[in-house]
Amino acid sequence: MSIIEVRDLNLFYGEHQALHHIHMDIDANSITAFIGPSGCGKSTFLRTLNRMNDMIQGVRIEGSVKVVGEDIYQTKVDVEILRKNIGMVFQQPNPFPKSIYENITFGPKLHGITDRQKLDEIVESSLKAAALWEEVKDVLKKPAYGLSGGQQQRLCIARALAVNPQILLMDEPTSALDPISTAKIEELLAELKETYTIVIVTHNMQQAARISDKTAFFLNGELVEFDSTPVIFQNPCDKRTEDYITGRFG
Ligand SMILES: Nc1ncnc2c1ncn2[C@@H]1O[C@H](COP(=O)(O)OP(=O)(O)OP(=O)(O)O)[C@@H](O)[C@H]1O
Repeated sequence: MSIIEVRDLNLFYGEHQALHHIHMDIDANSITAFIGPSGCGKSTFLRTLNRMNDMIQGVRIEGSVKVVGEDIYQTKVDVEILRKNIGMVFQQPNPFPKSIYENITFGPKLHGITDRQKLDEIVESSLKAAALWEEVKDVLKKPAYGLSGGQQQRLCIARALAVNPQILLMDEPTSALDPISTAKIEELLAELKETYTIVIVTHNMQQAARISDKTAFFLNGELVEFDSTPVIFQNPCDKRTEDYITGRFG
């Protein structure tokens, strides 16, 4: 089942068109990877999926993005609720300068949950889902900044999960991490896709090949090819995809 349906999407930064006629269906409970050379529009496209580009001045969007059948660019859409349903994790771990506990409860509190026991439960379940609970359960009141980079990134994943999203967007979530932390996050994503739909931008083609079900190859703002990951890496249709994945450019 497609949870995200993108139709004829164009995006302009002022005069510059950064995305051209993108058409894509993203399957629920799967991992979809976006690959392509620097500047091809991967992050821009990822941000269109929860309207993060709204925050950038001069952006204009044409076409439609439907999430669970609803066009997210309709004016009646509540962007706060949209972003609760479609969480985001960035390249640099960005915990709040607060305790581990408060990082997780921030979102649920914002959405009206005040009961202490309920908040405790959310903290435990989110940290467990992000494979961080065992490492931090005795230091929940300590500052999040005291954690390692890999732990901070799992905390950011836990923070996104705490508001019970359906979709998790990840923009190069492991590129600032060491190989062991990266492997932990990759393992975690394989578990999370049972419950969530994951869309990930990665510069690391091995990572895309290891963890994703489908891969999209972008070039100059166009979606060149989108198919199951084994097809993209072993038997792509487009010469440009083949050239890129075999390292001929990019
Ligand atoms: N805030 C912005 N204002 C103007 N132009 C932008 C902005 N963000 C991105 N662009 C331009 O849009 C195009 C796509 O950029 P984008 O960051 O989406 O590519 P990317 O594939 O994610 O690149 P990278 O892999 O380097 O992160 C580039 O030409 C870039 O210069």
